Amino acid sequence: MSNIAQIIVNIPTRSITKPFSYLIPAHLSFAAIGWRVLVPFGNRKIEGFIVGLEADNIPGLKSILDVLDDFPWFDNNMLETAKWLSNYYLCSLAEAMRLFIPGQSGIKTQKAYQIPQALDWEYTKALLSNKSQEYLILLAYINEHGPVTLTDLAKRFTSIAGMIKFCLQHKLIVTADTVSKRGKANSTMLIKLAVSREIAAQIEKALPKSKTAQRRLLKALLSTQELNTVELRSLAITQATVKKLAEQGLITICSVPVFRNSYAGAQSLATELTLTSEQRQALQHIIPAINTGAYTSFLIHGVTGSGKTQVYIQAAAEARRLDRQAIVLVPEIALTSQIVARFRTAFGDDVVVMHSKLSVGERYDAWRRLHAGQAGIVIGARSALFAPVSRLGLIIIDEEHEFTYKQEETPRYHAREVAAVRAKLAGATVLLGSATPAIETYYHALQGKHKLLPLNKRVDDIPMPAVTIVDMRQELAQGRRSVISLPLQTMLTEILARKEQAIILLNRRGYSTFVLCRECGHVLKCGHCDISLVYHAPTSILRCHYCQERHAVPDVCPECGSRYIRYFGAGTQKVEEALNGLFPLARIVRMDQDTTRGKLAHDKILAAFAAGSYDILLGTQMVAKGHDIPNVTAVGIISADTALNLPDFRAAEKTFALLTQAAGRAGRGSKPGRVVMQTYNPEHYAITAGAEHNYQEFYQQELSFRQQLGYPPYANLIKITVQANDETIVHRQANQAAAELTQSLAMAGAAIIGPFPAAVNKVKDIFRVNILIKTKDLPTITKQISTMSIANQKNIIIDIDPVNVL
Ligand SMILES: Nc1ncnc2c1ncn2[C@@H]1O[C@H](COP(=O)(O)OP(=O)(O)OP(=O)(O)O)[C@@H](O)[C@H]1O
Ligand SMILES: [Zn+2]
Ligand SMILES: [Zn+2]
Repeated sequence: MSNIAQIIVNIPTRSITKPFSYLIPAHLSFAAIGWRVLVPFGNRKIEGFIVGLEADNIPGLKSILDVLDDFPWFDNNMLETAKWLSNYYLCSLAEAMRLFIPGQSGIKTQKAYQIPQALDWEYTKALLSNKSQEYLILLAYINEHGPVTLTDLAKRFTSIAGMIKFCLQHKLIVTADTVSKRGKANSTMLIKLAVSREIAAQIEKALPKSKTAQRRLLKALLSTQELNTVELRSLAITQATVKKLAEQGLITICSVPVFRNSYAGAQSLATELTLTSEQRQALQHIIPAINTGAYTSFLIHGVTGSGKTQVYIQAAAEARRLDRQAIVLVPEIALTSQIVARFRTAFGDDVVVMHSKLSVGERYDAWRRLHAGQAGIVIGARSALFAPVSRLGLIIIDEEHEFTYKQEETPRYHAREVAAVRAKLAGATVLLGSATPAIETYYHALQGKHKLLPLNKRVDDIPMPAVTIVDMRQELAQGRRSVISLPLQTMLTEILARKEQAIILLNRRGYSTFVLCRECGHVLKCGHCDISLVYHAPTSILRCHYCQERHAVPDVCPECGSRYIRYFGAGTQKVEEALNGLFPLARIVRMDQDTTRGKLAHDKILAAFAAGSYDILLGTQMVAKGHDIPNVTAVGIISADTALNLPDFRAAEKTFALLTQAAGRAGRGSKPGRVVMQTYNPEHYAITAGAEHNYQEFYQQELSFRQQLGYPPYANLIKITVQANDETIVHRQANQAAAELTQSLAMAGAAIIGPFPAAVNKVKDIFRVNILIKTKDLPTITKQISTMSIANQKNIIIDIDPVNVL
């Protein structure tokens, strides 16, 4: 019998990574690996996870206090995934395990009071003889209900603080923590008799007169079959009474969960589709793979509007037919509603929706339904990857190139990597889908890591939209300074006249950080790194984030001598004004950070636009992706190259993906689509390939650029960020760290770049300095870093495979 548990305690300290041993008390003997428990730690009670068992008899161990769920939360695959996460991303095992628990804060402890075990009541009465009656009433209350929280007491007693102080001083009460789980399932308790009615009746009669509450409860149960929480309350029966009878084995308590459904409103569109031949071919590879029960990974490279969702649905149907569960990841909440509607049509209540805007309670319900096998498909943002599905058969990652799949806080995981790990452990199939796969993904597909399934045509042979590139330098030369070019204006005039709809994308990322000549389109770049220089407003200095070269901002363009140099950027409001000026009758709706705060606000705006309540949808990145609105025939892109000029080696990839996705919204119905792309770089390959919907061309160019500079997929990156509220300290620490890294990693073939200040080098008064490491041997390098002092410094962030290198 193993009665000692190895427990990972959930405390946010990277240095404590080893499990602690605790005794499993007899009444919790069922607790095994995977259970979430409550343990004493120092003078606190905290959450812990059982990760191992041992049989040794170690004297003096503390005991586990309680279990926190009524089932083991982790199965072996979840546990192994967590271990992998902690190894690969250098986070603590507890941090990795927390990903699997809904709600970040876990449990909440509250100070409470109880009567000490050996309280001498005679002495107490004597002590309180000259005090008010209230004292004894208070002690009696605590005695019956303890431990009781201060909040609870304050509701019942006036001037409670003074009484508590006195009682504590004289040791009439002691403190104890009560623990409540956050995100409790919305459940109702049901009480039933655990013994026959005859025995219950006998016991009821035999109970002493003083046990009125217990007798009341038994009597009630003898007359009705079961009692719920509301009925118990109306009988004035407390939890303590219920607990006492349960402990004596007279009654059983079961909790019946009441599940919330936040997407109950998402409408279902019942349609039966005949698959296109490309969809059918893709499924001819996917379905057998799901049936083998062995890990296989596919990349569905399907142009916009090629019907990837239908392939996902058929694949999920196959997994469900085999009674296995599916996880469907989508990049953003804004995209969730349409895909949910399609899955709901196909699978009804078997679908559970998860996203970060759900309340902790809603999330907990969803988790429990999946865990209990009451639902088989979970759709959500990256965190849905950690759903407690024990019969995992399929993981779908839609728009797999999206950067939202990377978590930008510890643990800094990428969903694509974790999906592969979970799927391998479970013998599941992975489906990655995108019109613009990440360079790394496509590269790996060509190398055989993913099987490549192309969908080259839109459904029904609908043509791809025709794209016009507008050279904004020409516009300026012709004296037009508006953010809306003439071709864009003309296109909008035409489609508005035909009562069709348009989407206008303003790519605002990197607002105002790069310097552009409006005359010739020249962007100031670093001479050594082929990367735009970043304008640092406080010091008015241009700086290369890769090699640290600095420049003063020139007065005239070094390329053409023009004085018309400016920091680039235009807000959505400004574009809205311009549109209003040109089209006073058009109904325009704006969708950006400012207008999409509330829960599901994206969906509301999109639904209204889809329903035809607006003519033009204007917004940032989020208007460009995922949705399928047949009456949208025109897409305008205000500044195609904003992202291109970020000092980020992925700038071209981001630009190409955004342009392709945005253009892909046009002409998905029976009417042909048109796109106008405004740019200062009409000959850049990201723009030209984007305009031609030519992924191959883009991929080839981009790959050779990556190869020349040794960026992913030819190497892995690690970003180390040093943070401090003092600029001198942060630089000194960063220099030390860089020196330490250089010394210990140089031999292992890693290149250290930096330190250089982060693009946003001060956030909330914290200065940030980055160091980049390039390596072809990530496992060795991370292992080495994990032994270095920087791995345990609170103010140093280690980001493996960063997507944001700024
Ligand atoms: N076999 C089919 N027959 C008819 N219509 C289909 C078929 N498959 C999909 N569709 C429809 O085609 C449209 C585009 O499909 P879907 O949204 O899945 O494309 P997608 O590949 O995900 O595009 P994007 O990458 O742009 O999001 C949808 O309206 C969908 O209902
Ligand atoms: Zn110029
Ligand atoms: Zn440089």
